Amino acid sequence: MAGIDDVFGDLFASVDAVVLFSPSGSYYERFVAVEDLDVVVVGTENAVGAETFVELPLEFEDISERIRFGLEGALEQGVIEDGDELACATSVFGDGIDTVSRVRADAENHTGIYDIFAKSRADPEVVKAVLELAIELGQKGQKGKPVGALFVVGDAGKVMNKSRPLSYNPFEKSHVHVGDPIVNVMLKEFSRLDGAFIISDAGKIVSAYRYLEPSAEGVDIPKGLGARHMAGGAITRDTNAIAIVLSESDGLVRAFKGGELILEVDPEAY
Ligand SMILES: Nc1ncnc2c1ncn2[C@@H]1O[C@H](COP(=O)(O)OP(=O)(O)OP(=O)(O)O)[C@@H](O)[C@H]1O
Ligand SMILES: [Mn+2]
Repeated sequence: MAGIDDVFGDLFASVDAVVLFSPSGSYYERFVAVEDLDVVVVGTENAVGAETFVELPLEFEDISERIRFGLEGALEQGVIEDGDELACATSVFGDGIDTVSRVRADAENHTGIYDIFAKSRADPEVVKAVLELAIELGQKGQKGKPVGALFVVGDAGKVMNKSRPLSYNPFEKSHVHVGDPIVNVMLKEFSRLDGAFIISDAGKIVSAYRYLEPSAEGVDIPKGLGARHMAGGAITRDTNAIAIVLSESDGLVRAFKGGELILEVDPEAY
């Protein structure tokens, strides 16, 4: 079988580092034992006590996203460098690592996806829950019709100061959090109505029906997007919030941070 080793061996020949996604302890130890090999561990927790570790805020189901996110974090932390050739080993089918992808680290391809989770004021779990909600809403719509929605997550005090109510706030006296099953039903119901949802760092729904009034100066969002996207993008420049926007017209979910579009996903692809 020397032939097959040669061919597959190209996958990890002369790589700058090996990136192990959630390896077991024994698997990790075998790599550490290899001389002159840089080993980076990526995962939701550093279960193997790796020296070089990059934290993922969540296990991405999609493998390319998992790798992209992990490498973006690794670049961010300076444990790999732009242009590095990497052997990324992860699990696709089961418990153990079963797949190796050869990937070149590309700092130019920086999406900022790492930043919306890891560098937001809001809890990563909250960001994740809102993103999932927007994706679900995009898939199902409201009674079969496409709906739009705008969620502003984090830095809620400041966001409230830069917005005003369009109607009574149904969340005024409640203590509901994103992720509660009941909330998902409520949010979907209210998403038919105008304005934005404001969510705190910890995931409390502070308000619905908010009309955002950020200064749009210096906000550079793609042409063709309307007022909802402009307001969502701009509020993230004026505050430390992130905005997650579901478009009624094209069905895409977009995330903004620092006044910039950093993530665009098609709910139908999930
Ligand atoms: N400043 C704002 N704050 C909160 N909500 C807003 C604001 N501006 C617009 N919206 C909401 O966005 C809705 C759609 O507006 P518009 O069509 O201009 O946005 P859009 O970016 O094109 O979004 P879509 O792709 O969903 O059509 C409005 O009906 C309103 O509910
Ligand atoms: Mn529109």
